[in-house]
Amino acid sequence: MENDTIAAVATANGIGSIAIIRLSGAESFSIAKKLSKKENFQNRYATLTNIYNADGELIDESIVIYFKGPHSFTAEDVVEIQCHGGYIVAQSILKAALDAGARLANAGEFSKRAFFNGRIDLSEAEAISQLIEAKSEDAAKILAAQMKGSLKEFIEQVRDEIIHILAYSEVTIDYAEEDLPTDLVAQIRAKLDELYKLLQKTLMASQSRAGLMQGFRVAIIGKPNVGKSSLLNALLNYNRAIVSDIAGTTRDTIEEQVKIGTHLIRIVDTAGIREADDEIERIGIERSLDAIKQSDIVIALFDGSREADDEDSQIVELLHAHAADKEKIIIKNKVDLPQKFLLEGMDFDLELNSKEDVSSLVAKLQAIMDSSNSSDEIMLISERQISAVRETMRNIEEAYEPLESQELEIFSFHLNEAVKAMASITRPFENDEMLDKMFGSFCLGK
Ligand SMILES: Nc1nc2c(c(=O)[nH]1)N(C=O)[C@@H](CNc1ccc(C(=O)N[C@@H](CCC(=O)O)C(=O)O)cc1)CN2
Ligand SMILES: Nc1nc2c(ncn2[C@@H]2O[C@H](COP(=O)(O)OP(=O)(O)OP(=O)(O)O)[C@@H](O)[C@H]2O)c(=O)[nH]1
Ligand SMILES: [K+]
Ligand SMILES: [Mg+2]
Repeated sequence: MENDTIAAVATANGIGSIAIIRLSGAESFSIAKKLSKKENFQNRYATLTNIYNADGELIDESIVIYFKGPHSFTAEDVVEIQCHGGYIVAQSILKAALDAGARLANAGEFSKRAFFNGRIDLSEAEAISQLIEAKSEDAAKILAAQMKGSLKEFIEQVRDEIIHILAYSEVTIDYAEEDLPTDLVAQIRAKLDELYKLLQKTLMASQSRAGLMQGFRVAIIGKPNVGKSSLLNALLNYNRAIVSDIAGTTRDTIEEQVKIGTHLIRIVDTAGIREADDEIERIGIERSLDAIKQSDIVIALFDGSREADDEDSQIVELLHAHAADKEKIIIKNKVDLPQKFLLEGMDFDLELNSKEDVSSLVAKLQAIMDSSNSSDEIMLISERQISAVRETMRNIEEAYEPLESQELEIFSFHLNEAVKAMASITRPFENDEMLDKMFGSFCLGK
């Protein structure tokens, strides 16, 4: 049933001072009264009250807030029970709510109801879901704006523009047998060009900011013993990886999360890359190549205290082959030792002693990550949104030819499809399966 009353714990599971149980649906109010043995709750007031289980035993002293629909998060009757945190209390209250007739909510079901009741559109729902998982302050800012409708406004603007162009041409289909005047065709073409460029710019800005939104991935690569694990430890500020003077110490990739500036990033330390002696090392090296492919930023380390050899040249080749489209930071390490490294045509971005001070690298990483943000642009934040914009662009492309050849019905067909594709970002027509999948990826209680 779609209109039953749903319940979930909305806060993270674990020790914390306060937890919230959320109820939405027609029975919320009566369930709240039953759990508290109270006669009434004033709409949108915080009320301190005891909460009891089905046997009438005290569970907790809580704060209850009743939001009478439609003025609530879901636009239905909503009740929040703010109780003591930890593993037990919130679960006991949830169980009491289920005993009193609520059903356990599915992931994302509160947001889904807010969407179906028209309180938020799909672009706003996606923004809320991603805001919870934001990996940087910049990402959070963009998502907060989108939660308040920035993408919705952009879509309406594009949609209005296409409809305007359609109106231009359709006037002529209706009451003219003759062709569109050539100056009008030129005007429409110019408008299409402008629109197409705007969408392309948005698409490109979104792609270049993927790291910003998903959290940057940084891979540290180099031949054995250049100091990759030492560098990881220095960036993390603790001895996560084993460091030794034995080449081949790191046999598998090691992945850790660390905050640099306002960014939460994943750093991957890899097995040194060289001709492998054994099977395990060979697998480790394959993983290193994968780590490069999956990263946004590649840190390539070279040992300044040793003469350059074929293995160093191989690393350089590998950077060309597999990291051409990535941000790269090329580092000469061990500069505290007498220097012997020389490789023709090799330029270093930084010189380091990875056991001492890595602040210059931290600053460089931060600069790269900050530069991927240009905050005032519109951003597409999901594959769904990106493919809708691609579909819009494809239809605009296909409208050019019929415009030139004066096949105006085909021209309007494509522009109508473009409007539909654009509108699907905020309000898809059908496709329940897609909606189930999307809301199902949200947090429980969201
Ligand atoms: N306790 C609590 N904190 C929360 C939420 C919540 O649901 N409960 N939120 C949940 O994600 C966020 C806030 N978002 C919300 C958005 C709209 C409404 C709401 O009741 N809207 C009504 C009334 C509007 C008004 O009073 O101006 C409406 O739009 O009609 C509630 C929360 C973050 N903090
Ligand atoms: N003097 C000096 N020694 C360093 C520096 N960085 C690392 N080392 C030493 O170099 C050796 C190798 O360091 P690791 O961090 O294990 O090197 P790695 O690149 O992870 O090596 P593999 O995991 O074997 O590929 C260790 O003895 C480190 O103490 C540095 O900047 N200066
Ligand atoms: K080593
Ligand atoms: Mg290592």
